[in-house]
Amino acid sequence: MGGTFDPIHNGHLVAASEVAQSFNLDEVVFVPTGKPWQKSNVSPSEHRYLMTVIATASNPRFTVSRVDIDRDGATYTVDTLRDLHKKWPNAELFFISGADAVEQIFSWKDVGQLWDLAHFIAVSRPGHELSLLGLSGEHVSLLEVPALAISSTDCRARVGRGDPVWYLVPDGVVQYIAKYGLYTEEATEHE
Ligand SMILES: Nc1ncnc2c1ncn2[C@@H]1O[C@H](COP(=O)(O)OP(=O)(O)OP(=O)(O)O)[C@@H](O)[C@H]1O
Ligand SMILES: O=C(O)c1ccc[n+]([C@@H]2O[C@H](COP(=O)([O-])O)[C@@H](O)[C@H]2O)c1
Repeated sequence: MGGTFDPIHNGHLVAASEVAQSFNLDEVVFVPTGKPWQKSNVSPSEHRYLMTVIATASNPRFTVSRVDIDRDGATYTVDTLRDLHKKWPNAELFFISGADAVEQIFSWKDVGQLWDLAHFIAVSRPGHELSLLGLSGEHVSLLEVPALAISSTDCRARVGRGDPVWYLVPDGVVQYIAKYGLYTEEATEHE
């Protein structure tokens, strides 16, 4: 599952858990983006990586990969999937995306090459219609998951306002955000 995870929240974790169960996956690899070229004002990748590690540590089927944060330049899924194939040459790869991300997929780099590299699983997300959008069912599957109306944008805004993010993100992530003062005006000024 690729994402900017700024911060990782329970919507990501529920989606990953549901896909792992429905598709009988051996492992879900969370891949935090290095430089997500379609997003601005993103927190430093090491913070996003560490929050992802903290959030996933207790689940034996969840792991985190550094391939995107260790690669120079903009993050493209075509490179992510090639790197994961190099690491696990015999694995069958699935790429988990929310309905909103799939809506944007035609703007991704080398989109035509993605289908040979992984099977895409689009999960439902409140506020977005879950549909194939003309994509082939051979390459993309749709899965309804429990609706959690949580976004990283909202979590950042809540922290900025001094509102709690308990139960929206895992407890360790709440504490990590507080420890490093992420998403406060002061932290944003120093990015
Ligand atoms: N609540 C959710 N339910 C289902 N899928 C989600 C949810 N939140 C995020 N996703 C999916 O997880 C992947 C990574 O999301 P990302 O890290 O960009 O989180 P986000 O909440 O969308 O962040 P932001 O608000 O900063 O754009 C994307 O494919 C996205 O569609
Ligand atoms: O390949 C691309 O051009 C591309 C463009 C935008 C997003 N993505 C991927 O989509 C995933 C979710 O991205 P984001 O920005 O919504 O967190 C993440 O793995 C990104 O690398 C990929």
